Amino acid sequence: MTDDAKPGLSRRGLFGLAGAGVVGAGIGFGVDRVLTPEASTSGAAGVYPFFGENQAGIVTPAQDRLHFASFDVSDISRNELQELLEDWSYAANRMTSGLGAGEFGPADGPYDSPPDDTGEALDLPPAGLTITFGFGPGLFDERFGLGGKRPEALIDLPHFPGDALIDGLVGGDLCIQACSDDPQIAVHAIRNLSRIAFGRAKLRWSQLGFGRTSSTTRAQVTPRNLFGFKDGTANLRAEDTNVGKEIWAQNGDGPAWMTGGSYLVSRKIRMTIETWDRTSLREQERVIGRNKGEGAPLSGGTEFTEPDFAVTGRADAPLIDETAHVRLAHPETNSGATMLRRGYNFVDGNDDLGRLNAGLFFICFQRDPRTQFVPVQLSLARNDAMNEYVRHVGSGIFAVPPGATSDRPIGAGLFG
Ligand SMILES: C=CC1=C(C)c2cc3[nH]c(cc4nc(cc5[nH]c(cc1n2)c(C)c5CCC(=O)O)C(CCC(=O)O)=C4C)c(C)c3C=C
Ligand SMILES: [Fe+2]
Repeated sequence: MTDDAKPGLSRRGLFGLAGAGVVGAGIGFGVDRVLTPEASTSGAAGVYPFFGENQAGIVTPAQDRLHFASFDVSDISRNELQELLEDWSYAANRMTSGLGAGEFGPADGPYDSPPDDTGEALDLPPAGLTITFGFGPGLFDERFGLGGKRPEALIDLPHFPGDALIDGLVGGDLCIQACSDDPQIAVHAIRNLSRIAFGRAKLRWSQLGFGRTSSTTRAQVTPRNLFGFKDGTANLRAEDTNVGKEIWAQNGDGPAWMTGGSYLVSRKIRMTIETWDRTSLREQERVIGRNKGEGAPLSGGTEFTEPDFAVTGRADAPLIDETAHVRLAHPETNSGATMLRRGYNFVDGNDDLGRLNAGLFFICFQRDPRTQFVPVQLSLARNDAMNEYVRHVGSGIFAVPPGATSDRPIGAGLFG
């Protein structure tokens, strides 16, 4: 992060100025440095532009670290909510470009005021930082006059069999997903956005994640989750021809303000890894439906071979068990439903019995959770052999609006 403040430009109202042509085209927020053609299309030098048709942090390559935060909006007006989203967009655009969160750097600006940036990212590159904003169902209640703007796809998630949700880990009016290859950068982003929101929105719950459990481009090696299995082999990826149709809300899908957006579902899933670690390799592979070494389906082939659920072995038993995770999650079992998974491992310390509070912070993006996440999760919740080793303790659903531009902050379409 560099400290090249742009005195003279105030954070609030910049969008208006840019829209009116007062700030030069492409310079909104004073971050001309990143709005070069290379940086805005290629993610060169670890920069994924904040501005764009769709938000970054979805189909852009999954980074190694996550800080996810859910917020409750305080007792503020509709205008103040709009200003918060402007201020967040301004800061997010700067931080993803490698700049400080505010006009002034952490070590300059008015000496008698708190600095505009907290400072821990000074001298660090953005390391692929993406900041992705989402709106929870609560934002569309009576407080801000947004009831008529709620997309039908932004459902209240149903109760799934076996759910053990903890109140404090569920829901939220707003969410921010910050991903980077440097944990300090992801934390810096959430910390500064929370600071900026002071008095307007308050953290409800948050989650740190390490070790991506998905690949979102073919160039990435498939990582492993805390069960030790490759995770993300059959994920939707940027190169897939159908990816856009599966994850972006299309014209006519719902309210126009969501076109080019997506729906994020998060599930905090505890994994009882101590029990798993005492389980035979045969049982572990039966539960997943793939082998542990290569990640190949138990029906045969190599990692990227499509599973064949019809193949049987001894005593005519299917090689991929009827209750195996990959069978129950596969599009073939779910009327073709797919999703883009973008989750992370977590370890939140340990309990009194000396067991790690470990698991997978599952995140997925899709065009419509009613036909994608929900039926797949229902099928898993009912029959997945993995249920013996996992427990869903947190949950969230958020409408992720299309990307911001230099004259339209995130969610601008909501207030039109
Ligand atoms: C509702 C969606 C899903 C939840 C929740 C979920 C939890 C979960 N998954 C693993 C480990 C693996 N999942 C794998 C594949 C896979 N999982 C889902 C969906 C959910 N998983 C899908 C759609 C798929 C792809 C199915 C397919 O098309 O074949 C795999 C296999 C490798 C891979 O393809 O990624 C593993 C391993 C854990 C540990 C977990 C909760 C803790
Ligand atoms: Fe899975």
